[in-house]
Amino acid sequence: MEILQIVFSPTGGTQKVADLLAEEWGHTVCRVDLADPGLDAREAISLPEADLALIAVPSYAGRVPAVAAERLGHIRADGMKCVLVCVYGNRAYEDTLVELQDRANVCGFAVTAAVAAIAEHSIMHQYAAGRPDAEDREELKEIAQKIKEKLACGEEKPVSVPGNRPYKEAKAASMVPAAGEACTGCGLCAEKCPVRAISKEHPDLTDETRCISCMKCVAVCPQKARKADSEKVAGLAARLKEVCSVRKGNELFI
Ligand SMILES: Cc1cc2nc3c(=O)[nH]c(=O)nc-3n(C[C@H](O)[C@H](O)[C@H](O)COP(=O)(O)O)c2cc1C
Repeated sequence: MEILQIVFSPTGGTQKVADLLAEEWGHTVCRVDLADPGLDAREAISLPEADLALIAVPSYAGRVPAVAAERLGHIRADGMKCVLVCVYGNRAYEDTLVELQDRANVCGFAVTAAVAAIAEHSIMHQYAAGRPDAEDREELKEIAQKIKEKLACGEEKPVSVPGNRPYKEAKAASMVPAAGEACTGCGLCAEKCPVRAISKEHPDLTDETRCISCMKCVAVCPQKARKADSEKVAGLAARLKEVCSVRKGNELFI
């Protein structure tokens, strides 16, 4: 099968899950990077021919990240079959899948299946650390096979995913990373920021009203000079310890 990947993955966890699923189905022929700020200039994104689209986003406070939702809205799918994937950091994904399903329908995708999967928490790395791990890979393999079977038999049963409408209220970003002394001003963070929140000339300046706390700048910094306020992160981690510490599995909705 020829796969088209449409992914928002600032720190790579969502992409890992998308690749694990896609490699069970066939060959990825095209990638649409929803974290690319250049997409905002495009009024409509028409897709190349493929047998299946895989749309993967992380859960941010139980919702589709707003910028990913907006860029997804530029896509015209013309009835292409798709699998939805929501990746979360072992707390909860709440209304992410239901929102993603609604948005995919508006684009004109025909949703065949949906998956909720786990990857390391990109702010509190102690939660779901190292995931997807070997156990996840096995689960995702099985999930991919079941989806393949549904596609092969041409079954068009509608997919029901968990979540509420109206969706829970989106939260503003609260963990804005800052540049420390090791910053050399190379500007890679500014170049890669999905929402252009960092000044190119002065990468130590971040527009807090634009930042979505996605941690892309932290992940790409060659000097490891950027980080979110460690006290704030520790406080959040303490509040979420109970809910985040019990291992959650990967789920299929078909
Ligand atoms: C701003 C923000 C909000 C998040 N909210 C949630 C959440 O509500 N529930 C959860 O389990 N994980 C949450 N996470 C963790 C991410 O969903 C998870 O780490 C995901 O793998 C990140 O995707 P990426 O590695 O592709 O960037 C959040 C992460 C960020 C950066």
